[in-house]
Amino acid sequence: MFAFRVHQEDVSSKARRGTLATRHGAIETPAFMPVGSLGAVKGISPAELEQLGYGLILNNAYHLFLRPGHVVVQQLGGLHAFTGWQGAILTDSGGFQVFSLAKLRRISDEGVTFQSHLDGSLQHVTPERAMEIQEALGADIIMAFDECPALPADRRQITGAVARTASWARRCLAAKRRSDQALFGIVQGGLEADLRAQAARDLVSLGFDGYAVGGLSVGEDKPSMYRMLDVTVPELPAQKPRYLMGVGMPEDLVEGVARGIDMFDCVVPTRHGRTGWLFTRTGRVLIKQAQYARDAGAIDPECGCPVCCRYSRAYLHHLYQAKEMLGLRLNTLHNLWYFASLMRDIRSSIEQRTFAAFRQAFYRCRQEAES
Ligand SMILES: CNc1nc2cc3c(=O)[nH]c(N)nc3c(CCc3ccccc3)c2[nH]1
Repeated sequence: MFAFRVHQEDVSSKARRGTLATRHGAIETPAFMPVGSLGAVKGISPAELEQLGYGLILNNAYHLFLRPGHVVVQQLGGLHAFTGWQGAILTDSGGFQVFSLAKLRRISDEGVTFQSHLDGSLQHVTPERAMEIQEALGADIIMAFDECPALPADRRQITGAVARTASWARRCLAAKRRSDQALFGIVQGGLEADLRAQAARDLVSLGFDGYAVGGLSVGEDKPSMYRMLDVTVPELPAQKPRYLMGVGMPEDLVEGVARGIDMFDCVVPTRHGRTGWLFTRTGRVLIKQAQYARDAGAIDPECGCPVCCRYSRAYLHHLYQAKEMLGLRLNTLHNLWYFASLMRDIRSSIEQRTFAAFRQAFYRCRQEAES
């Protein structure tokens, strides 16, 4: 079963508190979802993700289709049995990855033909096949097969992508067989406000379990991204979840929540962790810098995470320099904790009607640190 309930709406913004009920547990929103494209959140085990408080993670149909194959996963009992993660899973349809990862690709109204980035084999994915793949993988929430145009794109290209995405969304709905998976539509439209509003209305008229704002966080400037949220969210039904794909940095989560977004995914906490960038309440720490070599302090003295309670910046600096894999794991754990606690703070500020004050304080302690 799948359900979404809005408990509370903020008075000073479009922020809202909700609960997403899935077959694999309930997730409090606004929520951040760690990305585990290839079936694992890099370097972090399901047990650690549970300890961090995450209840919903992302896998990627494109990657898992290419390897080990959706039929293999299905024969091994589906993603939950295969990966050992017993919380909720959302799989992306792969539309985005085909455009960002695959070599040689041809797109037509029928679907996409591309060469696997793994072995160069020719693959052909249609909306119907994208549904078949995601149904075999067995996630709790699956995404419609869409066309996410790379930016910058001219209005003609955006118009084409919107039309194809709408036609493919209809075909996904028609091809859906399982009744125990939620299907989200994806709004495209680039940075064309009128095309986005119309795309949202067209999707809503088809009727989905939730709606994703796609086609963003692909290189556009932040004000443009926020403006597209301002024109898209009002067209989406208040009682259905809204998912902003591929976003983002901590400030983007705060701004997205303020504009009515319930769900976020981004590789930032995990990828930044692996490149030595650590998040703190006053900004980011680049742990490989020499200034941390003798710093006995925690990454963030105000952070309560298992890493900050036990290890110094000097030790994490050493692990990074020594290319010890423990360093990548500890950096990732800390960042995932930071993102989880940011969302916990956001949720409780909405409950206490103090989200506006939280938003100001969030920026103030970053500004003070920079001054
Ligand atoms: C980083 N920025 C970013 N913008 C995106 C836009 C779209 C979009 O318009 N359509 C689809 N289908 N996906 C998108 C994604 C991928 C998100 C993802 C990655 C990995 C696993 C699960 C989910 C995006 N990611």
